[in-house]
Amino acid sequence: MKMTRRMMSRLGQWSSYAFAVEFDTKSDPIYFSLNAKKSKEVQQVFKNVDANERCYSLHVYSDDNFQRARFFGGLKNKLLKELPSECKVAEMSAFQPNVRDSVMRGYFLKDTTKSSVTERLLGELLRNDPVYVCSYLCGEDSGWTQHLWSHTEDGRVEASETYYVEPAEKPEHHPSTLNIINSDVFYSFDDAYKVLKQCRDIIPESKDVLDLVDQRLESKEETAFPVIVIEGLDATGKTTLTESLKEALGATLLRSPPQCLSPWRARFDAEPPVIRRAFYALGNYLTAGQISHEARRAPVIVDRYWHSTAAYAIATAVGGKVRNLPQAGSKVYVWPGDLLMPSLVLLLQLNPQERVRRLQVRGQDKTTEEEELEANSLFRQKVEETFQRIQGPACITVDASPSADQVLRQVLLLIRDKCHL
Ligand SMILES: Nc1ncnc2c1ncn2[C@@H]1O[C@H](COP(=O)(O)OP(=O)(O)O)[C@@H](O)[C@H]1O
Ligand SMILES: Nc1ccn([C@H]2C[C@H](O)[C@@H](COP(=O)(O)OP(=O)(O)O)O2)c(=O)n1
Repeated sequence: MKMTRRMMSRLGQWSSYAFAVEFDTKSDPIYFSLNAKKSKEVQQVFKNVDANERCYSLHVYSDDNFQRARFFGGLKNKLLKELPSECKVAEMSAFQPNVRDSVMRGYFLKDTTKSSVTERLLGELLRNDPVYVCSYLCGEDSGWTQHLWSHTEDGRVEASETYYVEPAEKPEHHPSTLNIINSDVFYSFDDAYKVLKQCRDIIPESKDVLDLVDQRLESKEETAFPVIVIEGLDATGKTTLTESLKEALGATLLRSPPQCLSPWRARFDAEPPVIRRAFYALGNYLTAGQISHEARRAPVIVDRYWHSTAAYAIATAVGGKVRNLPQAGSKVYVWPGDLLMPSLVLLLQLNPQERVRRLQVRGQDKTTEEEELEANSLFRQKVEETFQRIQGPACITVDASPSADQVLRQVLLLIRDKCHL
């Protein structure tokens, strides 16, 4: 049997990995670990899986962040398209508990069919792609074993290692929080720039974005006039308020991502998180240059900035409930050292019902929007919580439910108080 050197080095550590299967996004994942020996007391790990169901897992292992992200992004679609429709696919991670960057994302498959399609597809993936494949069997004593697959030189697939599956403690850090830095959120210009540079061959639009970024205005730490950022979820009233503030303060209004990136936004929104988030991160540096330039002459109001970039990225990356977010004070919430800091950040907050009403007034379909709101209620809570955990410039929450005039008055008072305008 021939294995690549990379695989050998990984396999040596395989038993040190823990695993998390997300059968249901609203509850905690099922955590398990591996043991080379059978323990005396057998514990049933997959309570929701029938003993006669066939189960498999696959994990993407490439060390290249960018290659891993693109492959993982397409993998679910491939599985859903090519596996028998009865096959259930759940998100899964292999990780070293509480170790940064140790997560290998993947999927857990429950197959009630006895068709050979699943194993054939997994065999092909094992041969051609950077994935680990395992199958799972339930013994007569209800204990599960995991069988790690490998392929021989002549192309056959075999289960080469067997481990006993044991329930594991919930780790201190949810596995989805371990790879956030430089995969979901960037903390320097260079780290974000590197990602788009890597994409140039595959996403030609990256070159246009990098050209614009190369020509960005210089941003200075100190500004003559205050810089006020308005943040909040969609439809909380940012556009309405920022336009009124512009009038009331004789200010310049800017937004992030800046207008000049609009032609490429949809293109990057369709890419996996690492690329999409690098695009928005660079947008902030473009906006920073504009802020620095404009704040020499007048106060500057900014519609969304780094709080949005970080909060949406973290809320999307972190699975399940709000309590899975990295703890307050974690490094992931720290403002990038090389990004111009605003004088004040105001966060518009609105109850979900009023937000839906405003979305409807703006012309969004009621039923779709309500469904979306329900499905995304956890997501919204995580965005709002993350907004408030970000450290750096002062972030003050503003109740956005009164009339537009009242919100404006309240915000002007705050600005006068904090920025002495
Ligand atoms: N304070 C307010 N009271 C009632 N409706 C508002 C208020 N502020 C904004 N709106 C309305 O709510 C909708 C969303 O506001 P908008 O400013 O576009 O939000 P955002 O820019 O945050 O997405 C718009 O139709 C707007 O006219
Ligand atoms: N500075 C910014 C602005 C937006 N984003 C991202 C975060 C979300 O994925 C979307 C939110 O954009 P959305 O279209 O809802 O925003 P508007 O309603 O246009 O203000 O953009 C960002 O990452 N960084």
